[in-house]
Amino acid sequence: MAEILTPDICVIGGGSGGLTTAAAAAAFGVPVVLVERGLMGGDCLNYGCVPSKALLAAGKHAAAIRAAPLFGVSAGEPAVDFAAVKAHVDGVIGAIAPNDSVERFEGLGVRVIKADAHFTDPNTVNAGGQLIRARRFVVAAGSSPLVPPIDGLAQTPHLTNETIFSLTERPDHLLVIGGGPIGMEMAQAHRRLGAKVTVVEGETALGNDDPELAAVVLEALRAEGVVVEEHTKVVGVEGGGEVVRLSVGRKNGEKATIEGSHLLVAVGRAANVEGLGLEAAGIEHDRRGIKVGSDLRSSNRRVYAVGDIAGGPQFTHVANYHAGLVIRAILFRLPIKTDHDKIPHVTFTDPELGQVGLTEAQATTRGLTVDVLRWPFEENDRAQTERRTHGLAKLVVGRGGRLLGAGVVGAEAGELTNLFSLAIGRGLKISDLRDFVSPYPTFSEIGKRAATSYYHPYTRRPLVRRAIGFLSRFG
Ligand SMILES: Cc1cc2nc3c(=O)[nH]c(=O)nc-3n(C[C@H](O)[C@H](O)[C@H](O)COP(=O)(O)OP(=O)(O)OC[C@H]3O[C@@H](n4cnc5c(N)ncnc54)[C@H](O)[C@@H]3O)c2cc1C
Ligand SMILES: NC(=O)c1ccc[n+]([C@@H]2O[C@H](COP(=O)([O-])OP(=O)(O)OC[C@H]3O[C@@H](n4cnc5c(N)ncnc54)[C@H](O)[C@@H]3O)[C@@H](O)[C@H]2O)c1
Repeated sequence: MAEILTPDICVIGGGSGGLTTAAAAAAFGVPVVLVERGLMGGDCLNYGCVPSKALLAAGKHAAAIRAAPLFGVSAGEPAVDFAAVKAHVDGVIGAIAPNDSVERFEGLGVRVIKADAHFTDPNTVNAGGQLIRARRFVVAAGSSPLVPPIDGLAQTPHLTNETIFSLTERPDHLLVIGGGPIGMEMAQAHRRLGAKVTVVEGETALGNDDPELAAVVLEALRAEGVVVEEHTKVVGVEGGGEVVRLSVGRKNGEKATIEGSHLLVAVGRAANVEGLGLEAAGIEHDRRGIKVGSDLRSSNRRVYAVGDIAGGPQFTHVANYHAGLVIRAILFRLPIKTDHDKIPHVTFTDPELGQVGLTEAQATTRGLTVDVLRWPFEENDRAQTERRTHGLAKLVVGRGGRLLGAGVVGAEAGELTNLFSLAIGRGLKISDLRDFVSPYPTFSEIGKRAATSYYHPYTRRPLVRRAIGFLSRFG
């Protein structure tokens, strides 16, 4: 048995949360061991954010060629070589991979162990036979695609986010179970690359977003030919080879069969709690993940959890945010408290949909009195020049003009969400969004124009007009 390692920090999982924790600890010269059983970079780099955005980018090029005649440019129907598209996706992963590699992390001073890790007792982890007794542990073991107990699904060949990016041939007809962000992003990418696509969603598609904004995305996808069946539950799956068949039940009681060539299951995530030896370490958990407080500490006070396995919102930037907090707590003994209310999220369909802070419905549920401001993309000159005029920004404003929430659906909505995330994170007011100078013509002017509309009623007040008249007497 090798010597027991005794670093200050042992991190389990080399995805977004684990890598950020390890890199930050190493930057301060703290001894850290990182254990990863699969690919460095985790889901985001290998099976998640990066390949999905790369595939969407390929789809966007195909869509741009189709839309080119609007600009006086003709190119005909684009030819899509799916194997070349896959090579593009692999190339993008390959370009980013060195940042997350074992070599880079060892260069930073992190000891990387490629093995499956599990706790053997509250203070010890076994990583492929190597025992690690650290002062603190950070579990960043992520999540896996949830495969629901639908009749016949386990016996029927199907794709998940872990396999769909390996396809070298375009599916003729992709069936997608689940109209969440994975389902909708993959649906649009494949449709634009020439596949027929049917999404079957048990409730409402993009149901975690403001319905007014989600409706704009759904309308756009349907206009491109994606079939989205909402309020339709998949109750059975069968087939294999050339044909997959879904038995579905609609809200009105109707039953139907939907046929396609390939099936993607995208109905949420299961936390990777199995096999971690959490019981041996006294770490409470359930199917959503490791139970943590707002200080990200588990029931074993030596052990923190970050990212998807911490049971909260599942985004790369959340995993990074958690990592930053945990580093503050472990290295500097500072109190930490997660505030998930200020976390943005973006669905990268075209149009994109970004949200940060409270939606109108969430504000109402909390009993807040709010003003809702809207500004359409149609009224933005840059959107007109680019012919990307579908969408709107929607701001939720509380007492005293404080910005409580912002949603944007439209061109570059993800980029626009940054401005609102800064504003909400810093507790800015609507007057701050009105008073900065926004370069013309940019999409970001939409936020400023929405904010300015808050003051439109003031311009019509008789008192204000009388005051202007009075002041004009002074020359
Ligand atoms: C298709 C798709 C698209 C997405 N797009 C976006 C997006 O655009 N933007 C966004 O913010 N988020 C996106 N996400 C979500 C994002 O990928 C996750 O929230 C993020 O990867 C979570 O990071 P993590 O560190 O918690 O887990 P992961 O990245 O999953 O890393 C966990 C790592 O732990 C390792 N591990 C697990 N158990 C053990 C063990 N016992 N021993 C050793 N190693 C172990 C795993 O091998 C894995 O590498 C997407 C997800 C999917 C599936
Ligand atoms: N752009 C991004 O940031 C991005 C992109 C993709 C994924 N993600 C992350 O990954 C997580 C998982 O995404 P997801 O889309 O798999 O999950 P999700 O939970 O967001 O959506 C799953 C959908 O499947 C539906 N569903 C469940 N069972 C069903 C059934 N039997 N029949 C029909 N519909 C059913 C649900 O009603 C839900 O709308 C997201 O919550 C998000 O955190 C983020």
